[in-house]
Amino acid sequence: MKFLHTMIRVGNLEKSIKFYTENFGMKLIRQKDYPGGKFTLAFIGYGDEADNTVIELTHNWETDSYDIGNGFGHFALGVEDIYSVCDKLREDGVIITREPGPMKHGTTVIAFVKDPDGYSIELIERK
Ligand SMILES: C[C@@H](O)C(=O)SC[C@H](NC(=O)CC[C@H](N)C(=O)O)C(=O)NCC(=O)O
Ligand code: NI
Repeated sequence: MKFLHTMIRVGNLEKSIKFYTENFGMKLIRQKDYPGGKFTLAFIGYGDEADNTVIELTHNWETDSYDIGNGFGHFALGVEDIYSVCDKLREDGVIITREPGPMKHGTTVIAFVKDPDGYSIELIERK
């Protein structure tokens, strides 16, 4: 078996693609409209789907926001220097909800930021 993607529903597809590509270096891998269902799928990530687990952004044309609730946790991205990454994200207006530092009850150095729809992204420092 293989982990292919995680899907999130987004209110503004262009805004989400811009957020993940410009702030986290992801690429838009493929995008397709489904007029019959009035939705568009966009797959983003760090490489092709044959070798990479990606994020599937679903945009329902008639829905511009979602109640994420408290069940969804986060995506996790590994970064080399979490402090400089967070400084740059802050400069670029990204919402940082948890400043970088060792996690509670542990030692892993993490931070949390929010994407345009309010989904949490965990940054984990990986030297
Ligand atoms: C290891 C890394 O991938 C993590 O996600 S650990 C982050 C840590 N998680 C929890 O505490 C899970 C239990 C919590 N009650 C929950 O349901 O989220 C976390 O969120 N730590 C917060 C912090 O500020 O360190
Ligand atoms: Ni995590």
